[in-house]
Amino acid sequence: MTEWLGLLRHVTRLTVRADRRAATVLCALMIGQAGVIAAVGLSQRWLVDSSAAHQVAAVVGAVALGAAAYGISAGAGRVQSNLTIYLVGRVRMAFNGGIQQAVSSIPTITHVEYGPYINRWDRIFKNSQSISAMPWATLDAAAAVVSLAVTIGLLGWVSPALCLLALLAVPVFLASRHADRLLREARDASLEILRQEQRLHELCVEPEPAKEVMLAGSGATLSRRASELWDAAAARETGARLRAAAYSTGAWLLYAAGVAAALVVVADLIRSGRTTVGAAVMVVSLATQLQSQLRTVLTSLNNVAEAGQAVAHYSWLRRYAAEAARPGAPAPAALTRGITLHDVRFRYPTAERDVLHGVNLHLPAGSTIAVVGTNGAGKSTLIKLLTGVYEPTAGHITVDDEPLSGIARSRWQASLSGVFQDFARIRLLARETVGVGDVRHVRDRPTVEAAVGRAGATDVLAGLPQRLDTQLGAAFGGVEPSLGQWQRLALARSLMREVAGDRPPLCVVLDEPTAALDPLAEHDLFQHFVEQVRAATRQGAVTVLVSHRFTTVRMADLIVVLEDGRIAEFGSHAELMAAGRGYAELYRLQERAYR
Ligand SMILES: Nc1ncnc2c1ncn2[C@@H]1O[C@H](COP(=O)(O)OP(=O)(O)OP(=O)(O)O)[C@@H](O)[C@H]1O
Repeated sequence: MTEWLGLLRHVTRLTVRADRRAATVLCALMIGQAGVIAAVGLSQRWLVDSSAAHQVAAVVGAVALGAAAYGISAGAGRVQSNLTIYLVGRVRMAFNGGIQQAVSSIPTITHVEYGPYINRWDRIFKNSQSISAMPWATLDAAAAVVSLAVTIGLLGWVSPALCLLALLAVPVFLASRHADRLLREARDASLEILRQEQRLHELCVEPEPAKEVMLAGSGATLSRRASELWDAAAARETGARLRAAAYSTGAWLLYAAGVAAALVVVADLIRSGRTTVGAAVMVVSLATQLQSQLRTVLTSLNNVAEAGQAVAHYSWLRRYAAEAARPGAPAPAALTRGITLHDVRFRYPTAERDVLHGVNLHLPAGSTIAVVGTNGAGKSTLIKLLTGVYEPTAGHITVDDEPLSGIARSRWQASLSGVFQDFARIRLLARETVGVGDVRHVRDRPTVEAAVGRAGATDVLAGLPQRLDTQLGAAFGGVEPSLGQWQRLALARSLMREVAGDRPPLCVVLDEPTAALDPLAEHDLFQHFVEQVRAATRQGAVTVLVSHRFTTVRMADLIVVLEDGRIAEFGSHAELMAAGRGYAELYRLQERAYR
């Protein structure tokens, strides 16, 4: 309940901020609902009774009251629904923006890699419409409850026995709640299936996977699997809908029987002269209204419940973001000793075995360290731990003898730069593709050009028709660079912070930054790149390079050979060659291959 109130407060604040005047008018219209309904019922009773008594003035009064109530109800209803659509739309944009920001500012990656985490924040986005409508659904439910009470009061005025009609609202309410729960559970259970379905669909239509799918001739199979998943989700939802409809129908039939009994009671009252025909007309009108009021209450409560379903996920996201942000000390201004891994073990959240097994490693300040090893040895995982997107499951990492866990994640990450194996192809203007490496300088052409130059990507830029202003990405009507060209642009992006003259990075991570380049280009580029980060190196920065190309690796000061999550060899190129073990063997093998 506290969490629900917290979310309601947040959304109400967003609503008032979106348009205070519109929100006030909408509030007034909703509160006025109860009065209008009572006025309609009363005007009908007054009209029938006064016309039976031939009281012309009273008839005119009743007609005026009824017409005014109907007019206000119809006009206000239209304004109310338009205002609700307008306000909910604006609040939804602001709310989604906030969630997007929360998700993307979390400095770890578990929440975007694993299904159970993705389901949670995905659920918030899916429910954002009902969350944004929360204040109105709550107010609507409250107003409908008040008008329900007014209606029941008027029925009791005719005969207390008629109040029993209200009791029949209980089975209707319970059946509706059960029906909603059935539907929600069916939708929740299909979330993962629908994500898989969407992914299969994307495999067939997105340019990168579509090529492979086409060559393999697997498009039809994938589409069929996607359809099967869709059918399974749809069948689950249809089943839930049918069961829900059965519950609702049963409850409404019971209610209809109650209304029939009420009419019998009123007929008996008229026969015995204990009430007027006008009262009977009012009862018929109120009994019909009661039904629509009940529906309104149920719909509003359902909307509130739907929003409430995301409350736990919303609170989780806030807690998770706060924990992941890990407040702490600032990163050191420069490194003097270096970065050390002490008996570091790591296991991915859903894995059954460790990926790193007790790694002890010292990366001296100002050095360049190459990490080599077979596929799956744990090289990229090591990089993820150094960048703080994951934490060791056991052991720890120190930065100049201070535990990395004591440094605020965002501050540590602000002092890193680098390129990852699965670098992003950011399909924006070329200037932005590179410039987002340091958003404060994204419009600063000389800085972007300097970063491009330092990454050896000047020729890539020269080949673009509008140079920095060229739109990248064929899907957006722009130029589609080759994989190697994308990679050079990613390298340029990683150099933005340094070129912009901000504090040089403490650690530069290059996880196979040049895998898409030919061996000679990689060799030249890496040499060039290491020279470019010299300023940082002089400040003690550690450069960690993952590569399978031994001609590049040999340029590093130190080389780590990882084997199945353990350090198999460690030393300079000369030392490892002299040792004559696996590294030396592989180096000679590659050397012969390129000769
Ligand atoms: N997100 C993840 N969740 C679970 N397991 C993972 C995840 N990422 C990697 N792994 C597993 O961890 C192991 C090490 O992966 P890692 O990416 O570190 O290897 P690598 O040495 O960089 O390999 P490569 O040379 O192929 O890039 C592999 O067995 C891989 O299956």
